[in-house]
Amino acid sequence: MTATTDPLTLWAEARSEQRSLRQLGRLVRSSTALVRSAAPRLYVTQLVLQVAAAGALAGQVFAVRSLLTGMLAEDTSMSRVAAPVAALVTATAVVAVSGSVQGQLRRLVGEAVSRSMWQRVLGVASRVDLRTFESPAFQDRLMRVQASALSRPYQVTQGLLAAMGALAACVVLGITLITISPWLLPLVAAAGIPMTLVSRSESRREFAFAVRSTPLVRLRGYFALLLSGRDEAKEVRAFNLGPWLRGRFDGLYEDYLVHLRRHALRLGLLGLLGQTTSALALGSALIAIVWMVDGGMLTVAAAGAGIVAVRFLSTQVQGLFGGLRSIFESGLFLDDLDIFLRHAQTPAGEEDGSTAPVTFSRIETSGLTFSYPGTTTPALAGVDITLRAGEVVALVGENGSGKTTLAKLLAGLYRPDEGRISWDGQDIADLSASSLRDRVTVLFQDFVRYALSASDNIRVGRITEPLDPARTAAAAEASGALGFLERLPDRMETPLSPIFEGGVDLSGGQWQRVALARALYRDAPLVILDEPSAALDPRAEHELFAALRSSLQGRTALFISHRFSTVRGADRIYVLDAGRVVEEGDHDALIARGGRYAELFHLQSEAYVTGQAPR
Ligand SMILES: Nc1ncnc2c1ncn2[C@@H]1O[C@H](COP(=O)(O)OP(=O)(O)OP(=O)(O)O)[C@@H](O)[C@H]1O
Repeated sequence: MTATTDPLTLWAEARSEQRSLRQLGRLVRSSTALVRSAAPRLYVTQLVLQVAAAGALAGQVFAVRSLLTGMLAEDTSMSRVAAPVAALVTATAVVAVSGSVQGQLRRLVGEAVSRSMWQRVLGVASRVDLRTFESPAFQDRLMRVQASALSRPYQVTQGLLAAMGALAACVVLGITLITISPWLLPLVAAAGIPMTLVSRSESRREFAFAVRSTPLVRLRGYFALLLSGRDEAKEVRAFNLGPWLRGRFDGLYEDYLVHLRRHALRLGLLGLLGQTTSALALGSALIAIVWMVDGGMLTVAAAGAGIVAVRFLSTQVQGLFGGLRSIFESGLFLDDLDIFLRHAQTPAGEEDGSTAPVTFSRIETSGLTFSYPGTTTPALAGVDITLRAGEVVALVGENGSGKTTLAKLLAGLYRPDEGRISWDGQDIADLSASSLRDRVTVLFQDFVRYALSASDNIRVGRITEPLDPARTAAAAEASGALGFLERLPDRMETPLSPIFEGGVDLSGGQWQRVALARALYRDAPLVILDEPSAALDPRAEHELFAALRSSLQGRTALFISHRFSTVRGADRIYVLDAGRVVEEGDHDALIARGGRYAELFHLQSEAYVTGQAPR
């Protein structure tokens, strides 16, 4: 397995090495705060039940002593033993009932804690900037957080509540034991020491294993997605990829299992060591009791009660260490979660900077340079373009020339490495990211097809505003989607996915019109359309561009297209090549220039006119 080397992981690992009982104290405090804030009432009820159960355990020990005293007395009678028997039955019932109620409560508290954690993690995952989001280190941590850290709060809760209950019982039973004989308590406490040491070692190993196996598990998850995803199903069958993908999946699973077996064996041996030593210590305590009875230091009744107390106490000590172990082990994962949550806060805050102007008269980029994380060749290398208010500007260029990247930077989704984008002279780096995005609408090539109603699919363009059916219909009308949406079984309220009852799927071109309606619904001064007509038929495409200016209603549009028939109507065209602008001008000027644009235009028109594919 390859170890993850991102600095935050290394930091977490280094910290895990330094962990000590003092840090366990910190973990217990933070876990308590976590549980108390997520479910305050349930937490208090749980505490009350735990105290009652601890008292009942002590009651059982005293009842056993009274019972034995009564039974061993020379004048044994039913009246002497009736009260202890009744007390024993009552105490046993209290312990049992409290245990089962606590079990249900723990479940509820655990879910409440998990929910609050999910809310925080999903908040970060949907807010973090794209550059961070796309990095492998972030994806690894996100995967780990989803796979482990999100179930860990539940485990912490269970561990904390179990430890608290066991601690209460230990204190009460410890006092009870001291009243029987002061020597018994240290013997029983010693039985817990090997378990503590083993627990620490186990939890460290568990965490290190999770860190090392994340990249493998993530890759395996990806193959599972390819094999089971709806979007992938067609191609997987058409190319008969199933056996090969399953082979890759199985191979990765096998690798993981090999490591898991080794890991489990080590943990098993460690557990065996801890349990054996604890059992030996406990055995010594029992031998000591027998020895004390023999020496006349203990009565037989007290010894009997002592044995019951030692038995109870050993169970509770194990429960206490088991609970602490859960907290300790999960604590490492919670630290991971903590780093994840902080990791996401490192980029400049969404709201930092001044508010973007409501509109603009000129947007300019100068020397815009950008490389994606982990790449060496810049996707943009010194791009200068200008967009004036009300213009329709086109970006053309071969695949990979940087058109979409430029669109993403203009939309404020990435910050440039060098150069600037200015709105009427003001650098957008000084504007708050959220307010800038509010002024821009983007229709991506790979827009999202929400499995929601048609009307929701459009209104997500500006979800912060209340639903306005007239506005939804107007946007659908402008994009040419209204006609077919109105004919759906439940019109605009029809779910656009067959995975839901009454839902339907749309054709590629129909989906594109819905996505265009979403972009127009947003009503932002800058509209960016990345290949808005790629899936449209020629008539629809012609209609779209013929109506584009009126649909835009004075807004500025930047569109990307490989179809020169649509590009020629733009006020200005920029030709990109390897991340640079190599030509600019309107269609006539670029044709007259006889450069790259003219070459690409002629190649395409030749293919249409002669019916032959360009050579
Ligand atoms: N998320 C990403 N991470 C890393 N590299 C990327 C990413 N997106 C794009 N690239 C790279 O950046 C370069 C420019 O890509 P971009 O998508 O901007 O091209 P494009 O001109 O829009 O291409 P197309 O016409 O194929 O849509 C390409 O070399 C591509 O491999």
